[in-house]
Amino acid sequence: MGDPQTRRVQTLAAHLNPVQERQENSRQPVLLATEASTSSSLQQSNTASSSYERVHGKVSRLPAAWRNIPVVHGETLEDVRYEKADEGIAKITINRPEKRNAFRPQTTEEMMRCFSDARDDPNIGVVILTGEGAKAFCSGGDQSVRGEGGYVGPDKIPRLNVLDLQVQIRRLPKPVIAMVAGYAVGGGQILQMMCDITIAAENAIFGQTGPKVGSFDAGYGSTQMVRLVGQKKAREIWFLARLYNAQQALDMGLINTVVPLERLEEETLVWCREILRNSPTALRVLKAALNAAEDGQAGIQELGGNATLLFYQTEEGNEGRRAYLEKRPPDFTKFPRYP
Ligand SMILES: CC(C)(COP(=O)(O)OP(=O)(O)OC[C@H]1O[C@@H](n2cnc3c(N)ncnc32)[C@H](O)[C@@H]1OP(=O)(O)O)[C@@H](O)C(=O)NCCC(=O)NCCSC(=O)CCC(=O)c1ccccc1C(=O)O
Repeated sequence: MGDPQTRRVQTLAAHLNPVQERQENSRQPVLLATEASTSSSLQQSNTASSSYERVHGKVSRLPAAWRNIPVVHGETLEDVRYEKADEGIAKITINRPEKRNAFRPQTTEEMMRCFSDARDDPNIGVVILTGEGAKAFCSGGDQSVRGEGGYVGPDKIPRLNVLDLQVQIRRLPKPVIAMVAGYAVGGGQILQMMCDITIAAENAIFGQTGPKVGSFDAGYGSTQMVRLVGQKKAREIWFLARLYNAQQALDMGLINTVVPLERLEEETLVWCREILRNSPTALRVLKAALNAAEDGQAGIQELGGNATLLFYQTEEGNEGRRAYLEKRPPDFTKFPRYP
């Protein structure tokens, strides 16, 4: 470590070093000069580099090195493609383009398996949810398998299991980004809202079709929408069932940004990589806190779970456990009572 003076000099030197000199030792991808020239538009500015950029390097715009994961929890995926990049990103793609990526119970079940895997994988820090092709993110429930009481698979049991998927995305302790090209309508638009962030291509179209096909979502599909766009707009979206282009969706607060279709994944990866640089615990607790403000007891439970997780990592928490196992009274006197 060295004395404080040496450490200060080292810190200053790190700030002053040109970015390239630090690339070899960094796990984070760094923007190359040639890439920088293509990143002019959109939200990442190319102005003079900040001290943060000098220390951390610019965020890479290179494509991700995706690894396909065809089998999850022992079962082969059919309706969904699941990929991971070693830099810490998982991508879940609804793969039914011939149906505009409408989901049937099997699709939803496969998505839940992938989200569960991404949650448990300590190397994954952010998850992308998207649809195959440029025509649709997801067109909602597959109306051709809708029966009485829900959507029906080979087991003939009618299900609305997309509601479980919504909760899973909401509670996933890692950011989930919807990457939307084409239609995000019906239950697909609700999935988009459940994600923490939505990045839309210029061709994206959003809206509710439920009332037109005899369906509605009176859960998150209504409550989350009203929180995002306000009462008047939410009523307009549901009562008229119109469709809205990407710019309109941005203006009303349904999504975070609009990018050219050909740059959709590139831009989404930049957002992922920026997120990956940040403290996973900070992100985890922030997501729980942002949920808690809306989710009542369930939200407090999620936030409270994070408090316990952190407490279990402290000396004070472990003193209680150790004392129990050693069959002695715990000594909590050594721990401060902060004001
Ligand atoms: C999405 C469209 C606007 C796209 O239009 P276009 O590009 O012209 O393509 P099409 O030619 O219409 O479609 C191509 C092909 O795909 C089939 N298809 C598309 N969407 C669906 C679908 N949702 N179900 C079944 N099949 C679909 C279409 O029939 C064509 O097939 P061909 O064989 O070639 O004819 C347009 O396609 C469209 O409007 N689609 C319907 C959108 C819709 O109404 N979705 C259902 C809304 S209701 C819902 O999602 C509820 C879901 C749910 O489970 C739920 C229930 C209760 C509470 C909550 C939820 C929830 O949150 O989801």
